[in-house]
Amino acid sequence: MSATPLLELRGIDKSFGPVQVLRDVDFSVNPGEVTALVGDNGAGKSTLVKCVSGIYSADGGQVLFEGRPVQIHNPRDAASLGIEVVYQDLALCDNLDIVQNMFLGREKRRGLVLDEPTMEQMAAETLAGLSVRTVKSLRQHVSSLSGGQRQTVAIAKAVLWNSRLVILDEPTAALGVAQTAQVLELVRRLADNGLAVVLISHNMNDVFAVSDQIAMLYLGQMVAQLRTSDVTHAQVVELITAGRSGGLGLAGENGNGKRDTPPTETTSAGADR
Ligand SMILES: Nc1ncnc2c1ncn2[C@@H]1O[C@H](COP(=O)(O)OP(=O)(O)OP(=O)(O)O)[C@@H](O)[C@H]1O
Repeated sequence: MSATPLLELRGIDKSFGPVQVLRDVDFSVNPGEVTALVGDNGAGKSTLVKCVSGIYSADGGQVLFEGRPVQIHNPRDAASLGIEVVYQDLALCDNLDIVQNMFLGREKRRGLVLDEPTMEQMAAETLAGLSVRTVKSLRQHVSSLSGGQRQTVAIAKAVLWNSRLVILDEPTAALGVAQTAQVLELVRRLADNGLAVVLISHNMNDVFAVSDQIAMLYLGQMVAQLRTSDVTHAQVVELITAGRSGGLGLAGENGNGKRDTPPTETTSAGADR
């Protein structure tokens, strides 16, 4: 594991008018790891991700990428750093095939015509690199794919563009048991291939199955970021619903000395799993 996080947020604030939605948020993501971002409805997960992906500008705080301060003012800034977000609604076009979807807006051309063989080969290589073997033909319309396959294509699309950080927003929310397992395997594989992965999820089973770290937001504050192996399911639920661990004696608790209301119990990465 690299010592420098790929992405590090320090003291991020974000308000909408008089409503402060993110307050002094620290968050870090390592390459080769899955970092789950959890929190109750309205905790600020989407807003945080939108600050990282350039849809919103943070009002205050610092963003570091590979240890260097960067400015992310718009989605193009995020994309040029290799940050890709895969949204729950997938943003795939039903009437286009897999290759067309994966290259939508970034088509390869040879002269004036589309370079279909190159695109098809790149799509095939990307899917093979992720050990995806469930799609029969790359020329299948996306409308004919299952939910899990659609999610797979959406993730592969993000990977195709030399992404370094892939943020997955509830990737299993609409899936059954078998497809969830498939997608979680893929999520793990992304990290094993060296990417930094952020997994937003309400499903604690998914979070514990696949994450290396868990970052917990409560009412716009990061109450803790802990190694998954250092925390229990019940502790995470308590932290995201009450904003504290109730003195449960979390390993690595309260690492950065920030205390706030609700209490902040943030730590950087502890021991490896
Ligand atoms: N554009 C906006 N204008 C005003 N308030 C907003 C805006 N976007 C989000 N909020 C508020 O910010 C808070 C955090 O919302 P956000 O969508 O980031 O939470 P979340 O953790 O992603 O929730 P969920 O799990 O329900 O998607 C909520 O109270 C929400 O109403």
